Amino acid sequence: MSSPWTRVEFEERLRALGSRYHIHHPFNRMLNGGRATPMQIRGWVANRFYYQVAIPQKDAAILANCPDREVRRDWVQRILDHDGFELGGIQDEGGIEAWLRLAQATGLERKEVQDLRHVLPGVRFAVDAYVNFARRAPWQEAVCSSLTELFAPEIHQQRLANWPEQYPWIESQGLDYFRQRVSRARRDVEQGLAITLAHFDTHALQQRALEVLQFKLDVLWAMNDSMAQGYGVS
Ligand SMILES: O=C(O)c1cc(C(=O)O)c2c(n1)C(=O)C(=O)c1cc(C(=O)O)[nH]c1-2
Repeated sequence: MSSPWTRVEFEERLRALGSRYHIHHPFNRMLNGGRATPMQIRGWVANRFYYQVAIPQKDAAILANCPDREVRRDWVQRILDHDGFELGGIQDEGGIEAWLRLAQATGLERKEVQDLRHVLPGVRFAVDAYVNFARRAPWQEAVCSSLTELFAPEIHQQRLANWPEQYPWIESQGLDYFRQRVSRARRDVEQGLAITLAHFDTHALQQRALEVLQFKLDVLWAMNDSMAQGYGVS
């Protein structure tokens, strides 16, 4: 039997899977390289809305499966991040609302995004696979599957750096979602990584963690494949 990697080595292996992140997908490279048409951007925004609304359901599934109160206390924050909240005079509109404002900034109507009419079958299948995985898998595996967020700050920063120049017709306020996510993704990753490094502590479990992260990378990749087919890539 092989011995487990040290935590440092294990984390390096997880991070190495970043080479398969959707930041490298031709559809994303087109989007963030300034070559997308307004129709392609709107298609992406409307389809990604389905991912945005699924995330809190996915996180609720993790909470439902997790018997550890300390973990739940931290994890519940993710649902508030996306759904928003109003508590003791403090109000946060949440990420889903911010995404709808992004949609409006690209020229989409709220209604046509909210009713999911533009969501492509492949995007729906991929996102549903993620939520169903979180419902059925051991909660630590579902936590591990969220670790694509290790690579997310860079993709959000790419958009913040390039979109205003490349797509000046999108109002800058529409990009608030990406501004919010940079710090929130870093905080999420700290938490998800701590749980993953502690739980997956044998060679077999560490291999399993890599498979789980690859599954989630595939979800994001498949979404992009589907959008590339639906809207074209240049
Ligand atoms: O724009 C992106 O490319 C991107 C990717 C990911 C990701 O890597 O899963 C997330 C997000 N954005 C995001 O905004 C977000 O809130 C988020 C939550 C999660 C998750 O798995 O819990 N991933 C992501």
